[in-house]
Amino acid sequence: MTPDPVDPRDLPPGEFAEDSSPVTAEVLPGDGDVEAGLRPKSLEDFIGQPRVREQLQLVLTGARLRGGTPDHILLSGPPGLGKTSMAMIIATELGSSLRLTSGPALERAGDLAAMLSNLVEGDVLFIDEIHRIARPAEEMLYLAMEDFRVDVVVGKGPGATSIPLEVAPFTLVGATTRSGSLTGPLRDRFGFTAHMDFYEPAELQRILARSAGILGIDLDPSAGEEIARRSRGTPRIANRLLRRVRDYAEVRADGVVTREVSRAALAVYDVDELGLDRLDRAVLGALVRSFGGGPVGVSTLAVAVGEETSTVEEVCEPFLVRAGLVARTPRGRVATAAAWRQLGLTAPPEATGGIEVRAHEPSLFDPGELDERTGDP
Ligand SMILES: Nc1ncnc2c1ncn2[C@@H]1O[C@H](COP(=O)(O)OP(=O)(O)OP(=O)(O)O)[C@@H](O)[C@H]1O
Ligand SMILES: [Mg+2]
Repeated sequence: MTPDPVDPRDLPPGEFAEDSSPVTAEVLPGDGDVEAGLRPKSLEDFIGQPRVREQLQLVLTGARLRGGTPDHILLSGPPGLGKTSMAMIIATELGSSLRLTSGPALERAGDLAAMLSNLVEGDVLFIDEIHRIARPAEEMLYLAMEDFRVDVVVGKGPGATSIPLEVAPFTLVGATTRSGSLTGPLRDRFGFTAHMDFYEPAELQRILARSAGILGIDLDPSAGEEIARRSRGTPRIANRLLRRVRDYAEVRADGVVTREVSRAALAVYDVDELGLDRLDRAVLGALVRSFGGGPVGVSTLAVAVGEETSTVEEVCEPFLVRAGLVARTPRGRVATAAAWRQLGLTAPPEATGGIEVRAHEPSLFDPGELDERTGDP
């Protein structure tokens, strides 16, 4: 692959990239300077998600009018839809500073206590991947969210004492790709949950036009349309494809990104008409070819494609469901008739093609399924 010719230092700085906490680096893995430069910086600047924007505007303005801190906010949705960007915007809109950390970084309650005790009134504490927070830290968080205090246990055994510690009023912003696996008590302590959904092609096209402006790319509107359509409804993917198409335009053409150039480039990078990537196609292929269209449990499917169950569930599946290629049924995942067509096959009459499910072999069934379906932890 051609190296990205843009020098990240030429881009507007990611306002918060170097900001605040020592765990920042763990929060944004691989989030290059280029991506940081493309982040929208205000609610105004944020394209798409009109409902979430309107709701947030009300939450934030209401708090500002009362002169208090807004309720804790949970941002949920598949990867790359703008949760981190939105958390940063919330801090900016409130004129507060943002403290960044992530669920996996909060392994011990002490890690969280240190973070909380450093907060200044009005701060926004952003916990990415909040569903991966360790139990003891989570329990400490309950108290901090509700009463703005924590109990720090000092010592061990019978001599252990618990010292109450005040926490400055703050707003917690949590981000998660799977709100279903948040425990009930944690979920209940958020005053507002924003569900980020996949973007419409027209919205992605506007995002691409904005990114092209920032990166100095000559992007034809028809090319923007083409790239938007194949971006899996995801701004991060749209921006990534834009950079790859730009490489192609500069190496093999005159630098202008036209529709022809983007089609040729996307073919090189194996991005198909629907924008399915390799993993999406592998999952679909396994579902149809190895399991006769399903129903099959998601963990069985994950083993078949050699991926983590969580990746298949959080990264692949939401889009495949949204694209109408996969249906989630009580008995497992099922390929729709459109999925068979997408692979150039015809669904045999005994295949499900939708909601009707045939009897399945218990060995193919993932026992974790039922819990996941009912939403019970
Ligand atoms: N509404 C938007 N307008 C313009 N660009 C956007 C928008 N949403 C996201 N982006 C772009 O997509 C990239 C990814 O967004 P972000 O990191 O906020 O997603 P995320 O939901 O936090 O993803 P993850 O779950 O993987 O952490 C950003 O760097 C930004 O360039
Ligand atoms: Mg993020």
